[in-house]
Amino acid sequence: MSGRNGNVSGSGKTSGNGSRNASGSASGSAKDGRGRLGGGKSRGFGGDRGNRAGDSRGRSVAATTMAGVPVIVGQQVECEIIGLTHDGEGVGRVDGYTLFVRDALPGEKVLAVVASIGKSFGKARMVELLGAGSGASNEGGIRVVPPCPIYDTCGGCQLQHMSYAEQLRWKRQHVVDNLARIGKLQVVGGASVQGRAVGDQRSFGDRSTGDGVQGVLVHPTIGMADPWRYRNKAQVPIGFGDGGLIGGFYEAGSNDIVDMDACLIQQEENEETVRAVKEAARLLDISPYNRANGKGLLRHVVVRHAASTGQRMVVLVTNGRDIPHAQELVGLIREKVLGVVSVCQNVNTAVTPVVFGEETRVLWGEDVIYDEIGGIQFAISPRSFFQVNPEQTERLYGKAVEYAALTGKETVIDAYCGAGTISLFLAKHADRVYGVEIIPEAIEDAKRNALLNGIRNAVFAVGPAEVVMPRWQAEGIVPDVIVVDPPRKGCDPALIATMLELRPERIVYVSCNPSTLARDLRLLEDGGYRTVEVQPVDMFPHTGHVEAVALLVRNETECI
Ligand SMILES: C[S@@+](CC[C@H](N)C(=O)[O-])C[C@H]1O[C@@H](n2cnc3c(N)ncnc32)[C@H](O)[C@@H]1O
Repeated sequence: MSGRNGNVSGSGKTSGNGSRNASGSASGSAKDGRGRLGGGKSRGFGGDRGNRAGDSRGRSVAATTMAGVPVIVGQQVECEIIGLTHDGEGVGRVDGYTLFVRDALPGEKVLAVVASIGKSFGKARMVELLGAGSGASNEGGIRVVPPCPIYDTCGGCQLQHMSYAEQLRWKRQHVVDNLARIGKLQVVGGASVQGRAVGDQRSFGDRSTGDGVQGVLVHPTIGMADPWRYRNKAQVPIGFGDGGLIGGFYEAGSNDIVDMDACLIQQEENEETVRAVKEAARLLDISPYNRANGKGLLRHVVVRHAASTGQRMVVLVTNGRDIPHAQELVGLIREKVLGVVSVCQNVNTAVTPVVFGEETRVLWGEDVIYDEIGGIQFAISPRSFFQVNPEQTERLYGKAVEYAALTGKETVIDAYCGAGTISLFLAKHADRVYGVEIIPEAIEDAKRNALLNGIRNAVFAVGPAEVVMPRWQAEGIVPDVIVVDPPRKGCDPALIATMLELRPERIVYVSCNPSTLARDLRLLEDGGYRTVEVQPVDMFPHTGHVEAVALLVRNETECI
């Protein structure tokens, strides 16, 4: 096979359950749109952690067989791919057993080698594409050649081998499936909505299911016209390689660092900055951090680029306070990095995968850089949470403001407000906005950003939203609209309970995890709210991350 479905030239193809290879490596070598797939360490086949047994010396080893499981580790199997997991793995079935097949896409028939097995599912790696299959979603040719040369090893992207139009369609479907399965919500349109052209933003008009039942309208995902080079922040682990200091990315499923100078989802300015910092560190013999023994100095290079102002920030995360030749290092960075206005150091001496330590100081220049989204300026400090895709952030926040339907008279609560980004968008259209966030530094940024923009009707409080909101309730604050933008685990149950007591007219729910969104929508529906519509927005093209914003109204409220 060739073309968009890949240049498959598999050797050693074994049909059915023929070849067994206990090491779990593919015996065939196959190429598809994303490069060689046979053998080697590729894209982290971490396996099902439940599937470990002890060997004769009590060491933990992965089981290769399991009672009741119809496949064994190393076995090659043919399977049809019927879906995609949130990690971008194809979902296949063999004799009723579920296999998550890395690199396989819905609608395809593949030959896969089983990498690990567990009681309820196993993991496998595609070694050969056998056919495009009969899946409807494959009609447009969903497999494409990933443009990134390191896609095979890098753990950063999961969907580059899928056409962008199909990624958008899949992200919407992922939302729909979660709303139906976990949220027990009726989605309007069903198959006919799926069949629409991806990116089609027409209104669906009729929101009933045809039998008079009101359903949730899930729009097509809002994608990017050019879904590359969008990230405004790079966080690069530094380590030791063949030639000395290297910095790039962690190989999928491992802690090994692969040196990298180009990443197609990063803004080019970030690539240049990282390259310049690595070169300067090599020149001055700054030691790279060794994760195995905790020695060495430079752990991470974190860089930001504010596209609206051209300003750049460099943060050197170090294993200790003293940086040898610190002034020369700063001098080289200033000389080589156009637009750099801030060089900071963050000290992290802990043995931890967490990037930042507690102490941050300015080595040269400003303590923040400035960016602008939707006409609002933001000061961004080294550790601020700031959305990484500015173009899509404006669309996401714009949708949140649209759903809030503000007239200028409303009281709004923005829970999980971070550095006050959504709050400040809302404040322009509301009487008063109350933002709450658990990280004190983020609230300092929020206050600073309000001042910077002359916004005086936004009030910010530090603390868990589930504790602060009841306090506000006791103080007599009555919100007309509540906006929530929680982390992946979703809203705290106590916060949902307070929202139901406060009974705002509208709730706008911004979510980065469709399954917790669906869970929380169910709780809100049971508490007297109706989910009117959901808009997925592609904040992270080529990755499995799915972002969406939902509008709920109090049951007695007229639908917009
Ligand atoms: C997805 S971010 C949203 C930030 C902000 N809305 C934005 O768009 O930049 C979630 C935020 O919730 C904060 N957070 C996590 N748990 C919290 C809690 N229990 N109460 C308040 N904020 C919390 C995190 O620190 C983070 O800033």
